[in-house]
Amino acid sequence: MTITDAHTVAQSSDDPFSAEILQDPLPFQERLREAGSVVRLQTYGVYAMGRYDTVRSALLDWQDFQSAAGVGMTDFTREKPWRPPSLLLEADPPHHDAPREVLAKILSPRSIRELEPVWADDAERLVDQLIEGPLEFDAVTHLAEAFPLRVFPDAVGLPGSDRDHLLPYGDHLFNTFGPENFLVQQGAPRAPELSAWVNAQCSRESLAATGFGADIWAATDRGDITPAQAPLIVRSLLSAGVDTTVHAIGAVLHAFATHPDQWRALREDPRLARRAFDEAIRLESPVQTFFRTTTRDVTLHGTTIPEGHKILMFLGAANRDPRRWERPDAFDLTRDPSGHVGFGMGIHQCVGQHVARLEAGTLVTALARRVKTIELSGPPSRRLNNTLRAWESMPVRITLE
Ligand code: HEM
Ligand SMILES: CCOc1cccc(C(=O)O)c1
Repeated sequence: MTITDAHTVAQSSDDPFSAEILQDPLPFQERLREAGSVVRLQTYGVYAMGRYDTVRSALLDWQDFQSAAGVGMTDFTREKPWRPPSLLLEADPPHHDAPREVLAKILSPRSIRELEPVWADDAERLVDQLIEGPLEFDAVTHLAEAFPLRVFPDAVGLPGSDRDHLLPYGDHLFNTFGPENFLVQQGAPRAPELSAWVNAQCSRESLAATGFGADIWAATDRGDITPAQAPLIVRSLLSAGVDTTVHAIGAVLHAFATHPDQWRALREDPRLARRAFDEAIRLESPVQTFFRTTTRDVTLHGTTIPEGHKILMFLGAANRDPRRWERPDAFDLTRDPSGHVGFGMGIHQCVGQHVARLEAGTLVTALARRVKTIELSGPPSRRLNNTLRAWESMPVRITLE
């Protein structure tokens, strides 16, 4: 319920991290956009923004809206973070500069170009194995989780065993950007063990001689980053690079399974795979929210946010803002989705987006070549998370060429 007083900032008594709103955030996001450019969430005493223009300008203004105090509800200037801060996500210039430059080069389209045939071949084999079995299956288990866990740890240079630890680690990490609610409490028991396992994968001797991890360590030999920074930058890949792509691929598959006309369009023109990925990211926003912290009193559209306050940016709400997008709730491959904030915007914009696009593109292309139709064969179920828009299961039925 939203109360607006002419002389004070708009207030909302909604709890966006409640099970009810996490299950279906769209009605809340509509209330948030309509309440104003900046709204105070009374439940947590933080500010929030859901309109595209305000979210975009806050993302671009890293000086006024910093990441170094943490991009979750925890304010690092007041409380100790549960894990050492990321040198990218939870840092601002100048400390952010070298780690970002090193990782941006390693994950650039040019650098990952050689992965395309490898991942395309892997996707073909995965789909070939899949269609030998029953043509009804859970797309989360057999596609959205299976493919990233097959190709990404290899690309980083992780040894084969225990890589499924990455999913619960990422799930808990993304929960910790929100309040210490039921979701954080559920993940807390395994967090120390999972965190220790992830940290152990980041040392130079743990990693293969080639791959993203080795490339990061090679940057220490050149003096571009220090040996102390290298493991944390490898940790960034393992933290950000798995659950995000799993649920992004889930979003693409759900979009196609519920829009048969768009699946036909893709099969007629495979080049649509890339646009389909970005349109699904816009529509579903697998990463729904991130916080910033004001570095001074900031006035936006007539509302002043005092220094040192947390602002919750609803990327998912911005990506469905009717002020920016026509028919915002439609999955439409004739639309140009560029400009969406599903990968963020500005200096922190997703440094792994090209990897994500390549993963999704190779898998969807392999599917489109073999699968004539794909549809839901039962109700899909959501996996609740404080930050991620995620699928627990997605029963589908396919027919073949
Ligand atoms: C579809 C999948 C993905 C989505 C939706 C996504 C989303 C995002 C978003 C919204 C941000 C901005 C965070 C902020 O502004 O505070 C971000 C940053 C980041 N992403 Fe991604 N991401 C995805 C895949 C990946 C992958 C595959 C990797 C690694 C290979 C990755 C690594 C990172 C890192 C390290 C940052 C921090 C960048 C910085 O602060 O300079 N992400 N991502
Ligand atoms: C997808 C947003 O980017 C992230 C998420 C979680 C952790 C990190 C990191 O840099 O450790 C980055």
